[in-house]
Amino acid sequence: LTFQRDYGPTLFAGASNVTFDFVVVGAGSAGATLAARLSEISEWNVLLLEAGGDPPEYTEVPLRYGEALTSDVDWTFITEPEPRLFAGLERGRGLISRGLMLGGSSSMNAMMYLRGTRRDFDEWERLGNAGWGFGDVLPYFVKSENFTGGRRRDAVPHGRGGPLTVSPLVSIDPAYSSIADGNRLLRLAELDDTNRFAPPAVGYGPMDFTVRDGLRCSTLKAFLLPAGERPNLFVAKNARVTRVLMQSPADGGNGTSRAVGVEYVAPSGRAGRVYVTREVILSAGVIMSPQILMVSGVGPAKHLRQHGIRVVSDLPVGYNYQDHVSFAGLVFSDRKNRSRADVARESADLVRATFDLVSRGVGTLGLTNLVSFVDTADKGRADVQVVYLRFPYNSTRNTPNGRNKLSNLFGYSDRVATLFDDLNMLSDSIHAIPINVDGRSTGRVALRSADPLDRPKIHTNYLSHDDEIRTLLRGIDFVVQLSKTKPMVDAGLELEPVAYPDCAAHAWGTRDYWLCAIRNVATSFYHPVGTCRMGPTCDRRSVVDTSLNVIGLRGLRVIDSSIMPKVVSVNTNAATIMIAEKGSDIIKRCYGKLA
Ligand SMILES: Cc1cc2nc3c(=O)[nH]c(=O)nc-3n(C[C@H](O)[C@H](O)[C@H](O)COP(=O)(O)OP(=O)(O)OC[C@H]3O[C@@H](n4cnc5c(N)ncnc54)[C@H](O)[C@@H]3O)c2cc1C
Repeated sequence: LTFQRDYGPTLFAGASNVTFDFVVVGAGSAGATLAARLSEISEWNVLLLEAGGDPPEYTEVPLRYGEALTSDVDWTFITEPEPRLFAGLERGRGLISRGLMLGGSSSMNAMMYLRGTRRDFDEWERLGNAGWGFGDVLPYFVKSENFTGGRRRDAVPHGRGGPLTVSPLVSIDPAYSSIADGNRLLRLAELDDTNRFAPPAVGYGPMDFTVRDGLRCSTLKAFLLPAGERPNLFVAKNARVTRVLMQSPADGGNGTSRAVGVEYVAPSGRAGRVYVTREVILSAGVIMSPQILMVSGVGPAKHLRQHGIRVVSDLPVGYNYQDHVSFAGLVFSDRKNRSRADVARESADLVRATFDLVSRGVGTLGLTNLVSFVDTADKGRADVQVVYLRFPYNSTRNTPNGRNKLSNLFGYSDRVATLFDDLNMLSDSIHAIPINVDGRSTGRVALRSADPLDRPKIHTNYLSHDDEIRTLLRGIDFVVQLSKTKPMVDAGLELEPVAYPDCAAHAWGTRDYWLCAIRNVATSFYHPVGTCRMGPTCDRRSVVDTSLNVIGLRGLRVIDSSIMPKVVSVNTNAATIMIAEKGSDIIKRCYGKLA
């Protein structure tokens, strides 16, 4: 997976002061999509600057998706400590993984393809974002997609022939039917298509994945590589943008400042500049887009002044950080109902069969591929998503960095990870992970210093409302109820009474125990968004307007997951790609290039 025409060496060799029509910063889910779409206009020269390089080969294999986390292709952001959270995580802080490579987080994510519900986007519209309601955005999901599955009972419009391949995966996990049957007994409907939106998707079913011929279909593969030969698309790897270059208004007074280019650092540490005739577009993701804005003088005036940064525009950059909080501490195993010899043999057989599928080009994540959307409080919509993740017997320590897989995935401290290793030494572990997809806490990304190479501070503020904790508790209760259903009991799958060291004062399974366990390991489910919030210009919470222009400036937009005014109630990759698809059309229309 190599992007052949790396413009980086030419740029770094001193071709300074070169000018492009557009510079896109960050080649992630949004940036790779956007740059490819903009370069469809042959008279536009588009430069895409990416801080990382090509993704390692193993990231192609869906089954190995967890390996990139905390590796050198992960930014591995660490949150600030928070009093009510993260007690069982490494150094008492949360882990926020983000891809540092072409394709960005789409090159390391779990590939689940879920778009969001009608309600999600109609809520964006209700918040003042005309043109972003469900009916407006649906065509962009369809435009991207090449769905390889067959016709389904649930009438969801799927795209055929778009660049992004979406495939149903084969699951050979023997727990699939027990969990599915258990869900049914808990009165959840079977969803033929988990992207169903009317009536809202409450139920359980198999997910679709951004997988092509058994391999990952990142935005690098879907959008950038096919555009790679275009003479007007320039992609520079290993170029880290440090700030946006601003030109003050000609009269030096009250006019509007304009973005005229960006400054970057090459791997040698040498700084360079490139300029634009039209626009700079930040697609550096939820943590770095706000950081680049702030070090460039666009952000909360008081905060910028505290760091000695000249204020170009006073905007609430970095606020409105939202995420989905998950609890990955519920583990099923059937060890009590099988001999150790059977455990080892059957687990090895399953792993072999899974790899066999992979080698035949049939993608599988090695997890059950099943998802539940549960309405735990009769809200008429799902407030909890549950995913089910299998770790085969004696595999949790089998990682390139030697750390436990849950430490790499969720930032667990060694003290906590050991509990799961010990269980996994006895049999396969199936983690049932409830995720609160109806949260309302907002956190903040703030500057640590004015140095653009410094890591920003992430204050997650997760679960700051008691009702969010209650939602997670109801999600945990759903899994507990699932464990009591006949199919799970018949399959011998029992919940393991994991004894968190900090929670010894509470009996396992009591409400106080779960509250303590949440405090230990509840953390991000990889969906932070919202730090450059889109909204009407009259709304003081907005950073970009509905055309994704940074408010009050010229020549500068943000187009990535950070613009979401409210996090969608599902995984965020598809919605981010939609934002880039729609964003590119907005730009083309703005310059009269949309047919
Ligand atoms: C481990 C993991 C699992 C996930 N699983 C799923 C899933 O199964 N399904 C799903 O829908 N979503 C999933 N997500 C979430 C989804 O992938 C993200 O929401 C989405 O990729 C965000 O896209 P983005 O374009 O905003 O940012 P990113 O894709 O993160 O792209 C930002 C890009 O900008 C680059 N960049 C940053 N700063 C600079 C700079 N200063 N200069 C140059 N380049 C820079 C980065 O290196 C990166 O390439 C997962 C995410 C992770 C991390």
